[in-house]
Amino acid sequence: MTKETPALRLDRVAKTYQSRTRTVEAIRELTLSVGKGELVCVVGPSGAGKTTLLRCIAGLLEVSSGVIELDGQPVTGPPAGMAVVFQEYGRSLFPWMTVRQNVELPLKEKGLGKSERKAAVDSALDAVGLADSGDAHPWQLSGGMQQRVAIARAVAYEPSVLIMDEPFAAVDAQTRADLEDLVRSLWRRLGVTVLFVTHDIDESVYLGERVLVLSNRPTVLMEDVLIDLPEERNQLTTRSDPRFGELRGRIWDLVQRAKKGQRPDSEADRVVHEAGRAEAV
Ligand SMILES: Nc1ncnc2c1ncn2[C@@H]1O[C@H](COP(=O)(O)OP(=O)(O)OP(=O)(O)O)[C@@H](O)[C@H]1O
Repeated sequence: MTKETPALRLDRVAKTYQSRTRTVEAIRELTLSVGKGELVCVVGPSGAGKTTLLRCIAGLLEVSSGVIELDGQPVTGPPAGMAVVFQEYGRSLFPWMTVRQNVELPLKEKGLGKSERKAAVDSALDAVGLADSGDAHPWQLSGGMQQRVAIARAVAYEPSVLIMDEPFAAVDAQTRADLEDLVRSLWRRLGVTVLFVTHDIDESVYLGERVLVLSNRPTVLMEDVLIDLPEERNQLTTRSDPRFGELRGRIWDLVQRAKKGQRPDSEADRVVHEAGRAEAV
């Protein structure tokens, strides 16, 4: 793959939920791309369509129009090279299986042999600091540890793209900070492409190289903000960097405006342009 081929590309993706009684236009038109090995965060007002977007990208939901490509291939169902970590770790781990068995399961489905699976599970558990908890069951672990199991399971799979949907929303602040640093260190070590949805603006600035701000529903891209902070991040020094404060202020302002229903200028330009074209026809 050339460097120019994005890991993930969305071209004019739209999604409308349609039932007999209700039509909900969740995503109006999203065009964006995520480069190979990038860590991109997504923020936006509640109900904007973030989970809908991730479910479309993960091939769990069909788009109404537009195209989603992973490594240049159209996504038509759950793609082989993708792993997803959701917020509800309690529901995503099997309670009757040990930690090791949970992490190993997708590797069996991937067809890896026994020794390869063991090596991958050992290495993933070690990477998330759970080398000693392999024989425990998920319900014997704290919330933060369970979420680390979910991350280990995703990492062991060696995905080309890792999708995370508010993965730390249900853990305490201290654990959350540790998990953020874990994601950054795994991302840097493994070179995986990460798309990370969060409600937390500070978290998006701390983690991301770019932050995509979504508009209110029906969702379009409000702005793509470059996070020009040093690659080496630290919970204390990065968060007290004046540039961190500026970026957080910028994104905060965009989200507030999105909440009030403001749309990007480019959308207004397009609507006028298309109306003009329709009149001319
Ligand atoms: N299965 C569904 N059928 C109909 N409408 C749906 C369905 N799932 C989601 N929606 C609607 O689509 C819109 C976007 O929902 P979505 O869950 O994607 O937003 P979100 O940005 O992830 O929200 P939050 O930040 O609160 O988690 C909402 O108006 C929601 O009610």
